[in-house]
This record gives sequence, C-alpha cells and structure tokens, in this order.
Amino acid sequence: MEPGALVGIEQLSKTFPGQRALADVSFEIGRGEIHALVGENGSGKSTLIKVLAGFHEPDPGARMTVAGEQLKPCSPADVRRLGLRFVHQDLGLVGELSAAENVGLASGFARRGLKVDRAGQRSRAEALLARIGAEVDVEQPVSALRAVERSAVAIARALDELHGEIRLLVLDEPTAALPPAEVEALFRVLHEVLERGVSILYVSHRLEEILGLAHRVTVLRDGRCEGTFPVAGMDRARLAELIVGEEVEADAARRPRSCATEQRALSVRGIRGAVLDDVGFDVRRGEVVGVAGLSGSGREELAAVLTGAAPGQIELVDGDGRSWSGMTPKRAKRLGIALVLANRHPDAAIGQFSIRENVSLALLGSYARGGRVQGAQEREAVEGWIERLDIRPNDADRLYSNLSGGNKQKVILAKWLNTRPNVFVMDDPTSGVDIGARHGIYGLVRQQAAAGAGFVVCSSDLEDFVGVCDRVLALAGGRVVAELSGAEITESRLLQAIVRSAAGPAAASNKNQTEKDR
Ligand SMILES: Nc1ncnc2c1ncn2[C@@H]1O[C@H](COP(=O)(O)OP(=O)(O)OP(=O)(O)O)[C@@H](O)[C@H]1O
Repeated sequence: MEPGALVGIEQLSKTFPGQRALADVSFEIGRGEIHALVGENGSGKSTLIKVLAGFHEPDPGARMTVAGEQLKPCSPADVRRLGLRFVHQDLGLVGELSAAENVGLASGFARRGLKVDRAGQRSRAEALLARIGAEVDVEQPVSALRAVERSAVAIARALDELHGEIRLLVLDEPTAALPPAEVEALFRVLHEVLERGVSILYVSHRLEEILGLAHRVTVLRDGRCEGTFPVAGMDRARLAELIVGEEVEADAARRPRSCATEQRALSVRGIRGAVLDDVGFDVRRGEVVGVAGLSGSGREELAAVLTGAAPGQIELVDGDGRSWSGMTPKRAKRLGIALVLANRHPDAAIGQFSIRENVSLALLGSYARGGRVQGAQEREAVEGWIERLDIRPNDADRLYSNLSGGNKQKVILAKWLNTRPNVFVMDDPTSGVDIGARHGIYGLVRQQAAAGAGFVVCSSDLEDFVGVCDRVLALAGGRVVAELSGAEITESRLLQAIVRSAAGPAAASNKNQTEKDR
C-alpha cells in the first residue's frame, strides 16, 4: 500500500448465485481525498460499498485494510472501530422523528438520570450539524426539512464521534434526489467534512459533480477495476469514455427536435394540494413538458396529484375534450395517464417479484385468455423491453430486489412503456441511471413522443430538461413562476429560474410577466 493511503482494497471478489458482481478489484483511497467510485449500472459499486460496510461477505482471498489495520470481512463492529461511516442513498432517517431524535437513535440519547435529556440531545445534534457548517431546525420532523437538510442530518449523524474516530465517510449517490441549487450546499458540507481530516468515498453517476469535486476516480466496469485516475485535467468526454468503455457521442444530449402537435393530450387547471397552489398547464400530443423546482416547491407533489396517487384538487380535460373534476388512480388508468415513479419510491415496483412480473403487472389482464395468462406472449413482450432498455442482467426471471438501482429504474420504465399510455407522468426518470442508459431513456421518451404520447417530466436533474424537454415550467412555493421553451432551456437559465423563484416567487412571477410584456 502506498504511504499515505488510508484504505487498501486488494483482490476483492464477490459472487452472488449466478452472478459475479466483483472480480479481483484492487485500489486505494488516500488520506484527505475525495475519491469517486464510478461505473455503469450494475458494475458493482453498491456491492463494493456493502462489502466495506460488513453487509456482504467477500469471496475468499480478499484483503481490506484501514490505516494499516486489517478490516475483518462481515464485521460491522470492526467497520465502526476502524472509523468507516456510511450514508446510503435512502439516508436511513425516520421521517416522523426530529434531527435530534434521529441522532439519538443512531448513537444513544443524552440522559439526565434515567430520563432522556431533551435539551442535551438538542444541543448535541446542533453541535454535530454546526461542525459541518449546516444550520437545521433540529426539532422539526425530518420529513418537513428540505432534501439537502435531510442529507446534512444523515451526514452529521454519521460523523458523530461518540463511538470513536472517523476516517472515511462513504456516500452512495448523495445527490440522486437533490435539486441543483441544493447540490452546491451539500458540496460545502463535504468540504467541511474534508477539513476535519475525514476522507470521502463518493459514488455518483453525475459526471459534472465528479469533475468538480473529486481528487481521484476509480472506475468499475462489469465488476472489474479499470483503474484509478487523477481528476485534474480530465474532461467529461474522457470520464464518460472510461465509464462506458468506448467513446460516448458528444452530441447525445443535444437539444431534441420538438414533435409537439396542435392536438391536446391533457389540460389541467386549478391543481391544489399540500403545497401546490392553483397550478395549470396544457400538454399537447407529442410534447414533453418538464417541471423543475427545488424540494418543497410542489414539484414532487405534482406527479402524484396529476395521477390520483396523492389527494388534491384538479380540473382536467382529456384529448377528446371530456372534462373531469378530481383524479383517482382508476380514472388515471382509464384515461391512459401513467405515473412512472423513481426507483427509490416504495410504490415503484414489487421487490419480491421478478423483472417479468413487474413489467407485466400493469398489463396482466391483456395477457389473460380464459382465466390463464398467455405465458409466451407475455415473455416475448418483456424480453423485448429488456433488450431495448439494455436491462442487466438480461434475464426476465431475475428478482427485482437484487437488481442494481439503475436497472430497477429501467424496469419501472419498461412496465409503463408496455401499457402504451397517452400521457406519461415521470418522477425523476433518470435517478441513479448511468450515462449510457440516460441517453437511452431520452431516446425512448422522444420515440414515444414522436408516436403521439404527451409527457410531464418532473425532475431534480437539470440535464433531463435540456436532454428531453420541449418546454419547462419552474415551480416555487406551489406556483408556476417561469416558463422556458426550446433553445431557452439551458442548465444555467433553468437554475436561475428556480433559484430566483425560490428567493421570491412573487418577484419572479412579476419579472417573468414584465419580460413577456416587453
Ligand atoms: N443480493 C444480490 N443477489 C444477486 N445479485 C445481486 C445482488 N446484489 C447485487 N447483485 C447483482 O450484482 C451486480 C452489481 O450490482 P450493484 O448493485 O453493485 O451495481 P451498481 O454499480 O451499484 O449499479 P447502480 O449504478 O445501478 O446502482 C448486478 O448485476 C446486480 O444485479
């Protein structure tokens, strides 16, 4: 191991039944560095993290060291003692409890005699957050906090030194659900962590983040380590090529040509919910409408209210001019409005079902004849989607819960593509998806739009708007405060729109109107 290296991983392999997830992986993480771990969906990143965390036992022959000491496989106590801490993508916080209580749950509550010392617990949580430069109301339920505040609570909690010195913080896709303006805030927190002498292992599919944040990057491909590279001097094209293994088309994310028609796919008016406050817009057949906004802007709620998955008021007119007041999942299904959820959402799919069962679920009735499912027809349809979306492993009987995050996302998309809806309502459609698959998903959206489907794409990722949308609505405080279309849709203009709007929705709305008036 190089002098100065903090963590050494040698000859690490991990085989699941019928699947080798890691094959002879060796690399080192230095002291005081942000080390990125990248690779396509299913390349083995999460498996590697779970081996480090003591959750999976590696195949015999692996050697892992931390500061020169051997890390015993499958020993969470050893992992903790050697100073490794993990923040997984779902953050592992209890939404109904406050930040102070979540900190207490992880490392024990402050006590006065036999009673919990509430004031003491509060100040401990505040002190932990202050150390990473985050200001959070530690008494609010964490479900009421902004996404970046929840991330800060999870990081602060992981860095509680009550149980010993901390050397390495492992973050698995920490920005997957963070809107862009909050990503910057998270980076400030990570620099504070680094200042405290803690190294960071950072997993992400977002190339810009890696180029802007990491010192070195290790690339996994099909479970093998392709090498560790310095980030200085690297550009996006080179990083993408290292991940995919071949040159990635530079213009793959170029502005799409609109195929919006004059025909209405759906009109919605007067949408109101917990945050949404009188939102309305039209979607034409062939049009891809994006919905951008910070967390708490109403963006997350919109997809659910549009499809009847969450309560709310809505007036809608369908493509044939029929109007309704209110939405239920049943009505959404009848009107051909599909809700494509992000894979981290608990209702997105059924973990204990196979890829085939999940993809067929929404269409099961159509494969049935005389009370029996037409197995061959169903299998052919599912295998077609596996092929088109490059779902890995290419095995329809594979259990959904054992798939990598990005492949789960593709299965959810396949399930709804299979139903051929009139309108797709998408919630973070590329969350956790690798660069190659992202372009594949954009291609499918454009293809379906060209065939006449309308899309509402609610996303926390600005690249989705530039890559696939014809028009984008910016939400703040539950209202539409700006609208961009065509060539106006650039990451910087979008960022300006949502941040400016969040600073003062009324001001932004007025300014937008003035700009239109000019
Ligand atoms: N418990 C398991 N049982 C069987 N196979 C598994 C299990 N966990 C992971 N795999 C398989 O191991 C491979 C690596 O998966 P892993 O989740 O590590 O990929 P990843 O690089 O984290 O992908 P993503 O970027 O999509 O999250 C995949 O083919 C996956 O299907």
